[in-house]
Amino acid sequence: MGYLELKNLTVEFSGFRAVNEVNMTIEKGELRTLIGPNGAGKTTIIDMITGKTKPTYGSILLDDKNIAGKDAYEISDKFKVGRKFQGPNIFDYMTVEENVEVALSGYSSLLKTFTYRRKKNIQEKIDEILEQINLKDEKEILPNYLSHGQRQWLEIGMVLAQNPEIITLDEPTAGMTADETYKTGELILNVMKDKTLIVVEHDIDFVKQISEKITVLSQGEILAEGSYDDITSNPEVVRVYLKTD
Ligand SMILES: Nc1ncnc2c1ncn2[C@@H]1O[C@H](COP(=O)(O)OP(=O)(O)OP(=O)(O)O)[C@@H](O)[C@H]1O
Repeated sequence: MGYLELKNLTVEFSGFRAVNEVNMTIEKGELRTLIGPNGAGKTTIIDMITGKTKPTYGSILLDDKNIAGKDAYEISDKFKVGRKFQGPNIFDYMTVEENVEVALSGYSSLLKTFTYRRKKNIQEKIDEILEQINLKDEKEILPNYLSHGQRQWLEIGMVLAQNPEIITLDEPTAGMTADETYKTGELILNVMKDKTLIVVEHDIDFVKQISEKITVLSQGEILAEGSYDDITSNPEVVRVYLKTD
């Protein structure tokens, strides 16, 4: 039995099956990468794990408890599944440091950030996260002054601050330079090594850098599963996804 098990996971949108009877087992502490062509169902699987989309049928067992169909708040709060969205979640009128602080103390305590002096242990935790995401020198500036890549790292820091057990990252390197992409890979490998990670990506060099086990999806179904070498030497995967002509 795995830590996170998808069993016959299926969702239909107005009769169209975006995800069709997907079975997947992810172990605790594993880093699983999902790849595949546009529209393969990768984001929709993340949406179901995180509660944004309710499956039509099938189950999502987390430590043997079925979380399929539960709402997003409960999945994040009680089951400790964190998500970095494709869109931005940063508060632009607060400094880098304050953004991490809000994520740390919970969004309901937004006000306290400005009305109380920071407790020492909170400051230590903020500094630890800023160090992990390479933004220590930028802590007092507003996020607008960060590069695109740095903003993505801040978002990763905000997910880390919530201390989830499982982290889902949907195209974490989208729009990044090659250097930022590589640094993001290092960050994921170093900082998140104790977490269970599900990463959706298109950048194949990045996939090579971070991947342990890869699941290839196509048209809502699993096409192949294996190491980077297994996947890149699989003729069907090459035909459906990797071939560039
Ligand atoms: N809420 C929705 N309503 C209707 N169709 C949807 C909805 N969400 C996703 N789809 C469809 O489901 C299919 C799978 O989409 P999904 O975003 O999961 O693909 P993906 O593999 O993540 O693709 P990409 O790599 O382009 O992000 C697509 O055909 C998409 O149009």
